[in-house]
Amino acid sequence: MVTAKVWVLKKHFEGFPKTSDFEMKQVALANLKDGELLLESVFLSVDPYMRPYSKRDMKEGDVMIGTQVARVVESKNPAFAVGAFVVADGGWRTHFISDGKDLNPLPPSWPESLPRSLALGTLGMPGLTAYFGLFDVCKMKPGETVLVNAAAGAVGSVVGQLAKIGGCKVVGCAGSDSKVAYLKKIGFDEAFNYRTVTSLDEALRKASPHGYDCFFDNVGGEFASIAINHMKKYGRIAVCGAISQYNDTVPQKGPYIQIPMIFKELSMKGFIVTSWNNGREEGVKALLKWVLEGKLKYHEQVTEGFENMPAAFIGMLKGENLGKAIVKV
Ligand SMILES: NC(=O)C1=CN([C@@H]2O[C@H](COP(=O)(O)OP(=O)(O)OC[C@H]3O[C@@H](n4cnc5c(N)ncnc54)[C@H](OP(=O)(O)O)[C@@H]3O)[C@@H](O)[C@H]2O)C=CC1
Ligand SMILES: CCCCCC(=O)/C=C/[C@H]1[C@H](O)CC(=O)[C@@H]1CCCCCCC(=O)O
Repeated sequence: MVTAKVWVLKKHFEGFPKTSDFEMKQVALANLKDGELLLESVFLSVDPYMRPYSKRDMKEGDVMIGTQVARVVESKNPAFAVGAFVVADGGWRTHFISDGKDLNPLPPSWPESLPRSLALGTLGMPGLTAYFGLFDVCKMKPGETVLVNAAAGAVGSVVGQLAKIGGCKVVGCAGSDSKVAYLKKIGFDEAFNYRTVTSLDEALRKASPHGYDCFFDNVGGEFASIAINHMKKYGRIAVCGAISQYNDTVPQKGPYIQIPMIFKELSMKGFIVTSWNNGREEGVKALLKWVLEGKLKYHEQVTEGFENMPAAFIGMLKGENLGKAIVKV
């Protein structure tokens, strides 16, 4: 019999999550029935959505939601061979039983040069968010200027590089000087540290005096309120995330956006990447090609040890990650 370790939400987060809000438990798994398979997590993802979705969808005592790259260790399902790797929504668990539904197999031809954890980052949900958000939501065109915040993270770092691949000027901001240096290294035309600039307004103007055609917003809040005034006429804003608001106990108030929206005839669209599930294969194929060509660089912040899941999650929310935050079991 296999005993799984799982992390549960012990106490709903109040403000910023704390390690004491989580509890690790041991769960004995039953023997497999026909059609089932036993999966062992190899890499787990910690993502910003876990903060707002925990409030919306979870109750205390539930296993934390999340995705992993897992290996099939036992199978009574002919569609999944022992040793195969899948992306699963198994939650924060070392082992779990699946009926084979809703698993995304990694292709057996996964390039040996690439870590399988990329299926949780640049070649997974965050990479696809950048791809569809930029091409479909922002409708980015060559020669335009693109702004992205949380630019050194999983989604933002792909957004900036895809904008360069697409022939745009790209401006990014991030929360440390070393992240800014990384953005320059991977091809951003302009980058600044939003925590240390004396004025966000001036930093945005200096980086692109004529404004921005596309704004890929991962952060929301004050940054978005200022950035909207720097949009060009007919600019497009992809509202991808609002991480600056996820830990608020009291909702932030305006400034309000109607006046610049009207004067500049802006388009602003919120989106959830799962709406493009039908395009997943096409998106991953394009991203993989650019990675293999060396046009799309990746960095992963790997935390070792399943016991460190809460620390990795909290660290990511604090901005300790460069690129995709991953936990290696
Ligand atoms: N709509 C969709 O379908 C999806 C939306 N998202 C959203 O995209 C955004 C980025 O996600 P992801 O790339 O996975 O995460 P990241 O890898 O970018 O990690 C989160 C980063 O957010 C930054 N951050 C944290 N707090 C603040 C703050 N108060 N102000 C500004 N920046 C902050 C930190 O970087 P720094 O050091 O720069 O502050 C941190 O590293 C999130 O808002 C997420 O919810 C993600 C996937 C799908
Ligand atoms: C105001 C909240 C904004 C959150 C934006 C965000 O980060 C969305 C992420 C989703 C992404 O588009 C696709 C996903 O897989 C993320 C959501 C996953 C939710 C899983 C919930 C599963 C469960 O409740 O068991």
